[in-house]
Amino acid sequence: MATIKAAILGFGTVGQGIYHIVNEKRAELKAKLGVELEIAKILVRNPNNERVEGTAHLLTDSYEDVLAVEGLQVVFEAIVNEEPAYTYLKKAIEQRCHVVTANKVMFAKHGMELQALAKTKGVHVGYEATVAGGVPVIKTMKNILLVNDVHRIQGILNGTTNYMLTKMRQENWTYDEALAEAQRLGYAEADPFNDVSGQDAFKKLMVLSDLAFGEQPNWDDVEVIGIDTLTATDLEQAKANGLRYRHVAEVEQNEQGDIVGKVAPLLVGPEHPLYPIDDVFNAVAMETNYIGTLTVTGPGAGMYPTASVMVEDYAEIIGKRAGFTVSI
Ligand SMILES: NC(=O)C1=CN([C@@H]2O[C@H](COP(=O)(O)OP(=O)(O)OC[C@H]3O[C@@H](n4cnc5c(N)ncnc54)[C@H](OP(=O)(O)O)[C@@H]3O)[C@@H](O)[C@H]2O)C=CC1
Ligand SMILES: N[C@@H](CC=O)C(=O)O
Repeated sequence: MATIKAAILGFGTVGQGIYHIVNEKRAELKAKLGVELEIAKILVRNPNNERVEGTAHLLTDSYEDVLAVEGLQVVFEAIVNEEPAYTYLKKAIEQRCHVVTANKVMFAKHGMELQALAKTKGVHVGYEATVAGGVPVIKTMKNILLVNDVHRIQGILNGTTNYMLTKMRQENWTYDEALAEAQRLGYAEADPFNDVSGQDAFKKLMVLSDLAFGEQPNWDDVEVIGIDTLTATDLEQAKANGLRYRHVAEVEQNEQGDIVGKVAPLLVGPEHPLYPIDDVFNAVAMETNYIGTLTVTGPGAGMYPTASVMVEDYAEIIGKRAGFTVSI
C-alpha cells in the first residue's frame, strides 16, 4: 500500500495535535483513503526539545531538510506570523506539495495568492483551521457558495476572548487570571495581544471576506477594537443589567458593492443569537439569499479541535485525488 509522506511545521499546541491524531487515526485513515500517512519531519526552532516522546528523530530546524524528504507530498503548517510561513508554503507548493495551514496571520495576506499558485501546480491548499478552530465554517461556506450568495458574515471568531469574557462574568475572574488560563489551555496566540486587541479576529474575518466576496476591505478602513478596552465596571454593569459582552467581527457587501468590516465588543441581550455562545466557543452567522441566515458554532480554539480539521483537510485532499466526492 502507498505511503503519503508529510511534514509538520511547528510543534506547539496545534502541531502536536496533528501528530497525535495522525497516530491515533492511522488505521482508520488508511482504511478510508487507501493510503498510509507518515509524518516524516517536524520543523521547530529548537530541535533539542523533544516535546513528545519518540519524536526526537523527526525534529529539525532546517526547512531544507523538510523539502529534501524523498516523496514529500503534504506540508501541515502550524507556526506563527507571516514569515517565514509564507515563504515556506510557497516553496512547498512550488515543489508540488499539498499544504494545510492554521496560520491566519499569513493566510489573511497571502491566501489568495497561494491558492492561485497551487492551482497552477495541481495541488491543494487546506485552510479550515485558519478560522474558528474546530468549526467547519470554510467547508460550509464553500458549499453554500456553490448556489447562494453570502452578503453578510457576523460572528465570534476568537476563542480566547470569548473564554475570558465568560470566566470574568460567570466566575468573577480578573482579566489577568482569565488570560493566563486561556494561555495554559493552549487557546491563546503565542503573543496574546493578537487575541485581546482584536487582531486575530480581524485576520480571520479577512480570510472569510476573501472566500465570500473574492476580496477584502481596505485594512485601514476596518475599525478593530479589542476586549482590552473593556473595564471591570463595564462588565459588572452588563451583568447587573442581564446583558453580555461578545467580541463580534462582521463584514458585508453594501448596496454600493463596497466591502465593509468591523471588529468590536458588542453588548447583547437574551434575544440576540450570540448571547448563549459561552466559553471557548465561536459562532459564525452567514446571511445568504436562498437559505437565509445559517449559523455554525463550536470550539474556536484548542489542540484537538484545530488539529482535527487540519487532518480532515488532508483527508479531503487525498480523497479528491483518489476520486472520492469532496468539497475542497
Ligand atoms: N492554538 C490554537 O487553538 C490555534 C492556533 N492556530 C494557529 O496555529 C498556529 C500555531 O499555533 P500554536 O500551536 O497555538 O502555537 P505554539 O506557540 O504553541 O507553537 C508554535 C510552534 O511553531 C514553532 N515555530 C514558530 N516559529 C517558527 C519558525 N520560524 N521556524 C520553525 N518553527 C517555528 C515553535 O517552535 P519552538 O517550539 O521551537 O519555539 C512551536 O513549536 C498559529 O499560526 C496559530 O494562529 C489556529 C487555530 C487555533
Ligand atoms: N488564539 C486563537 C486560536 C484560534 O484561532 C483563538 O483564541 O481563537
